[in-house]
Amino acid sequence: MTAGSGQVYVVTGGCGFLGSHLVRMLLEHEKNISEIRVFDLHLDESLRTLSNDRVRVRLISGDISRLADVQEALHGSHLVIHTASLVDVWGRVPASKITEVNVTGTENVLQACKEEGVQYLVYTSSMEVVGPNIHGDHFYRGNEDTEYRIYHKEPYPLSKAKAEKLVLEANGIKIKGGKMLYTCSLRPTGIYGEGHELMKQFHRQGLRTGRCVFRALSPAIEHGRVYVGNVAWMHLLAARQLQIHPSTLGGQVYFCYDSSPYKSYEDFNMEFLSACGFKIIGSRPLVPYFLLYLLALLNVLLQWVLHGFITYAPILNPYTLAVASTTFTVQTDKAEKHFGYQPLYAWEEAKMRTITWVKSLEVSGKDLKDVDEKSNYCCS
Ligand SMILES: NC(=O)c1ccc[n+]([C@@H]2O[C@H](COP(=O)([O-])OP(=O)(O)OC[C@H]3O[C@@H](n4cnc5c(N)ncnc54)[C@H](O)[C@@H]3O)[C@@H](O)[C@H]2O)c1
Ligand SMILES: C[C@@H](CO)CCC[C@@H](C)[C@H]1CC[C@H]2[C@@H]3[C@H](O)C=C4C[C@@H](O)CC[C@]4(C)[C@H]3CC[C@]12C
Repeated sequence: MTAGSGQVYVVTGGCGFLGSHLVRMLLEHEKNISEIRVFDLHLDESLRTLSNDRVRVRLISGDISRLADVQEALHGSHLVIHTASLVDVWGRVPASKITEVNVTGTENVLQACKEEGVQYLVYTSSMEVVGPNIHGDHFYRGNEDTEYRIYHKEPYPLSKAKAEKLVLEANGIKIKGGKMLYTCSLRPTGIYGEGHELMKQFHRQGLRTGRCVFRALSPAIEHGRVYVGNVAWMHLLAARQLQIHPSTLGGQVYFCYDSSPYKSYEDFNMEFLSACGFKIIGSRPLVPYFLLYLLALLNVLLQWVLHGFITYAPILNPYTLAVASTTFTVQTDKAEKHFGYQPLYAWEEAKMRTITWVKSLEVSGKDLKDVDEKSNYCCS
């Protein structure tokens, strides 16, 4: 197929962690595309070089919260994968900004689909539209139909839930040209893999403490994490099958999962960090929960006091502590039944790829080397 004769996909947030994996996945595995439009606020120029004689990768700088930008990007396209979002559970950006990007941005995508006659939309939602809730109710091996007390207070999960609702409600609406819009929503659990910003932070923190990780969370609290390559793969399959079986996938939600083992957040991180010589100290939390909670509260207080001077947004706050301390694992085959999803990467391969990347941080990062040299012997 020569450039120009295939479909045009738009990937919003295509320069982000998931987005950039998705662009590469589409290039490698989706044969009917001739153009991928990578729409993002901050462009990653390296993606441009991925163009080949079959597919053109077009970088489009734009703001999802500006309808005109979105309309222009969607003009003449066939399908949108909407991953652009502000992912913030630390209070780094004001709640109003999160709503503007995550909710208004999604309204704009829907409006643009309608006005530009784009028939298919795959939305990247999050497990957070379900939970964990602030009551600490565990979601154990749940699926899309599992009953759960859904309660949102924090701006990020609230915005994702509102956006997902809009996306699902738009399924079946008439668009320009008289055709129908078909939408579906994928809900990844915590994503990991090459480029995961939070993993970089844990790695850097571990170097500062002499490759020691001090256990703060109970190992009995399980999280089901998912490899970024499999999240991208599931998006590709959903996009493909939404066009073939719109009445099956349209208006549906799917948890996004794979065969990664259920473990506590810290123990799961150790699957990769231990390959770099990191050790976890303690088989049980080293500090009692109430002390950790007080620390989390102190962080909120400091954030409030320092507001206007610096952005103080540490990893630990009452919300992240609640999420990390509540089991959230999914066990579902809905995506397999509806569109034949099977993880592309087995756990061993996902693990190996992530370890290779984490190790590369030490080779490339001079600052990390410095940290390492200073604290090399703390944990022996
Ligand atoms: N990281 C996770 O663990 C996780 C888990 C579940 C769901 N998700 C969802 O997956 C999607 C991708 O998340 P990610 O971890 O790759 O985040 P990310 O921050 O790496 O990527 C988001 C991208 O959106 C872009 N963006 C932000 N504001 C924008 C705006 N105003 N206009 C245009 N682009 C804008 C950013 O520049 C970034 O490239 C999000 O929708 C997120 O809610 C992430
Ligand atoms: C108390 C600390 C000791 O080491 C550990 C704190 C870990 C938390 C910062 C993270 C635990 C669970 C994470 C969330 C989860 O993986 C799913 C998410 C959904 C996604 O849509 C956005 C990111 C996140 C909320 C993710 C954020 C970080 C954690 C709360």
